Amino acid sequence: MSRPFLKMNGLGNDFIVVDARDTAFAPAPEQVRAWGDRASGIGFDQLIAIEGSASGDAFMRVWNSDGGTVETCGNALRCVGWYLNPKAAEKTLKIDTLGGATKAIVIRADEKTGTVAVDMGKPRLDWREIPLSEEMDTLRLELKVGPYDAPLYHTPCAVSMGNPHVVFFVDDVSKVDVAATGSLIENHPLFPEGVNVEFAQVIDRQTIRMRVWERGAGITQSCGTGACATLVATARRGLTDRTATVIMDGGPLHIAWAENDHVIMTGPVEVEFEGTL
Ligand SMILES: N[C@@H](CCC[C@H](N)C(=O)O)C(=O)O
Repeated sequence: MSRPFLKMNGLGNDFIVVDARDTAFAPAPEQVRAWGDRASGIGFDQLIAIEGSASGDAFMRVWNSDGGTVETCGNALRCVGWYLNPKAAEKTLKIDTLGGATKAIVIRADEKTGTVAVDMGKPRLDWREIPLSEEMDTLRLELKVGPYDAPLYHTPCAVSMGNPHVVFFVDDVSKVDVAATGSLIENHPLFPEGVNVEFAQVIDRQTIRMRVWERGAGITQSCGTGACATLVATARRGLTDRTATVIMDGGPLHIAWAENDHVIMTGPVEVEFEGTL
């Protein structure tokens, strides 16, 4: 059966979005990998299915381009919020994910590129919630990369935004070999479910430059949950305020860690084209 899809992106992190509210959609991992291949398939970072939900407006299912199903995706939540509510100027939707329920507020800015704010819920900071394979202080993980006596990257912060993140603090993010280091850390035994890897350079108390290696997808132009995890990590370490702009290769996201402990992510959505799988 052919399935219509919408190609969308949030700051260059791109998705195929399938509306599965009426007809079930359950592709095999090898099929997802074939579609996701940028050389021979359609090409995307994540495949997204919008399903019905008894407890919210919709359920969002996420596959990485390697075919694995994962808990959530921040940039895709903005896209799904936009898709479900493209006309209204401002409306709150509840979108369930495997990573926990989130609320998306859609604020329409223009026909093609608009802004969506998403309440991403509370960050999880206990080592069991990341999860880590052994007890450790998530504010300063005992983890080093590089030569034993002069590690290039060390003592990162771990944060779960429904999915696992590890944030390294660096002086100059342009000098980081994101692919080499990210792929090494993604499968480190400290992270039994793998991990998304962020490299963060604090510019000032309201501005962070960040690059990301995503679990199951590699280098992406931006990562919504990664931007949230980065802000939480820099604020916990006292390096930034609780509100900051996180500038990624694909552009900036505005992140606020509110007093009620919820993280609010605000940024654009772009609709690229329609197609059929
Ligand atoms: N691009 C996403 C995150 C997608 C899932 C991630 N690769 C994982 O495996 O957890 C985002 O915008 O948050």
